[in-house]
Amino acid sequence: MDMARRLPQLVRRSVALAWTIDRWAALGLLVCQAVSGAMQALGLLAVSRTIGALLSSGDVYGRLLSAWPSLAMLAVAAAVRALLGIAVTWLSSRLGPQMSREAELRLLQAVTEVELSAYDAPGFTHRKEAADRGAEIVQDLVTDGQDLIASLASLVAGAGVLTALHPALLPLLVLASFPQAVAQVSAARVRYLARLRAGGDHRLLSILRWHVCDRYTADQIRAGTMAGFLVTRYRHITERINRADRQAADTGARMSVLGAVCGGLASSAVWAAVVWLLSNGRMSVGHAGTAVFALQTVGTALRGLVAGGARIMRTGLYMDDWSEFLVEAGGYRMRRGTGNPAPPQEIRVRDLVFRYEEAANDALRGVSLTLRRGEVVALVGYNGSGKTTLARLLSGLYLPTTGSITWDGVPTADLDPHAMWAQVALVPQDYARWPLTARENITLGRPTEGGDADIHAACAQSGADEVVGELRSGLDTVLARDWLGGQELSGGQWQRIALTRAFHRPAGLLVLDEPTSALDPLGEHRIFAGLREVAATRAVVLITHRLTNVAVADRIVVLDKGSVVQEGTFPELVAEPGLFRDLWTYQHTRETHRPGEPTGPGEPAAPASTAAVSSVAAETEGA
Ligand SMILES: Nc1ncnc2c1ncn2[C@@H]1O[C@H](COP(=O)(O)OP(=O)(O)OP(=O)(O)O)[C@@H](O)[C@H]1O
Repeated sequence: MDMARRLPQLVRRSVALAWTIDRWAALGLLVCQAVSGAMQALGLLAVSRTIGALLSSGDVYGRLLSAWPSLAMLAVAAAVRALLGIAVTWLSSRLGPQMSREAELRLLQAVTEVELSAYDAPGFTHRKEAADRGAEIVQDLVTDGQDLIASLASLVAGAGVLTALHPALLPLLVLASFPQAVAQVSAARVRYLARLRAGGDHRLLSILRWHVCDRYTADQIRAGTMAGFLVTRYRHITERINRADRQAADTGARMSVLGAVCGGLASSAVWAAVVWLLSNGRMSVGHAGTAVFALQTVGTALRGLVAGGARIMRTGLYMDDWSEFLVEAGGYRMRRGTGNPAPPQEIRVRDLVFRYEEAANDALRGVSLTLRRGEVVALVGYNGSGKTTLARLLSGLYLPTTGSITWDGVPTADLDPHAMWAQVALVPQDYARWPLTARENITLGRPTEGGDADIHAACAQSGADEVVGELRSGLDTVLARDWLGGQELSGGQWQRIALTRAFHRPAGLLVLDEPTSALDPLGEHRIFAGLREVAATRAVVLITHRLTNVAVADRIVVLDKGSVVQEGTFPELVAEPGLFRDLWTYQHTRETHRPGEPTGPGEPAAPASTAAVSSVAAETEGA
């Protein structure tokens, strides 16, 4: 029932997709199949006439002469069908891959248009991966659909001819085919359900394969001696799938045998009917001969229809992953305003509460603060206190759950997101290492009017000038080892490139999330020494755990468990008791302690003597 209900919908869907891509090819395929079916009917009629003429009375030459026109018709029908078969293969192989590429493009488009929060929805990424496989397999719909339509055309042709030969033959054949058809549908259903149940396992396998083969996990798999563990896990899942597949194959085979036995018995009845019609003169020998061919044609077409239906159902299962994901992505589509912001003079946060999708607690609660152009604001706090989340909200990557964030008085939800992000330069903790040229890695596809001169200026600010200077083909070098002529960078060199991206972008808000975590002390010093200059035309948000560096900020906002617990300048915060002074004292003591002194957690930390704190504050201010 499921198959019968979904088949027309699947065929319609694949024809619709094919139609939007290449309507002539789609039309050509449908016409070819229809004409091929007509040729098959014509061929069967020609067979009937040929047999009739050959078995008639008269000399051999006379009989051959009278059989000649129908023989010619048979040959023409066969030749046209052969040519149509070639045309179908040609059109399918043109259309199929295009359909997959189109499906992939629609997927990419849908994914780039969803809110970032969609990725936090449980299973979103897995469903996206399944949709990806669905898009790849969409091309099979063309061949599966063609097989189905070809079988249908043969069935109609054979059935038409049989009815013309004798009205009783078709109902008899339908009765004879029924057990086989039921057996095949049941077997296909068993395999289909097994496949459906194993869907999760198949996805798991593909994720595991990706992680095991990826070069960025290759070192950890080796150093962590994980290969055996991962391969064993993979083998366990494969065994589970194999077990289910074997079971389905065995059950399917049992059903097919049962169907074949019943079908064989029923077919004997059809043949007996043909013999009976022949013996009492109700059917000519020529018609009986044609009936043999027509019965074979219809039988093969019925089997083809069921097998093709089962295949298209399986392909449809994958295609469902694709189309369901597109619907899901549509639900997460960004629906924001159309405001086109200038570089913001002031970003205001009021009573901000934010909770990630499906999270049990708020990541931010009751946060209020103001950022101004030309100002560096540092966010400080323990791991998980909400710094990155707040930075993402300030950049408009997320929208507040309650409360508001405004850019020069306009809520971020009312701004056009793409126009807004053109005003954001972001250096996240995990920056992308695009397998593109150094130039493209810096401009991100948005070169400025100054061209390479602007790139070199940004490189000088970030310290990437040394990195680019050592590249084989300068800015034209592809930053990926596996690519021809590519060159791989170290972690710190990549971070300099990520910083260059942000400095190069003419954006009004600069967000630096742990921007120097991989830099050497000299590189780090260079960034912070130049930060004031960078901030002259921007609002800068700086997140770092290295508290010596936050002295550069105009204001420091201290977060704890998603709330702002302190706000002030560096000297103010080191002078007043609170989380910042505790963190500072602990870090500073660790950095300046002599070996052997107790400093770790659980060991008595040095007391925060006001004198020590103020001396360090003065020292840092001086620096
Ligand atoms: N995508 C997410 N889905 C659900 N919860 C998240 C997500 N990202 C972060 N969180 C949770 O939100 C809280 C704040 O995380 P956030 O990354 O903002 O902290 P952070 O202060 O930047 O931490 P760190 O110093 O480690 O970078 C944490 O409790 C974290 O578990």
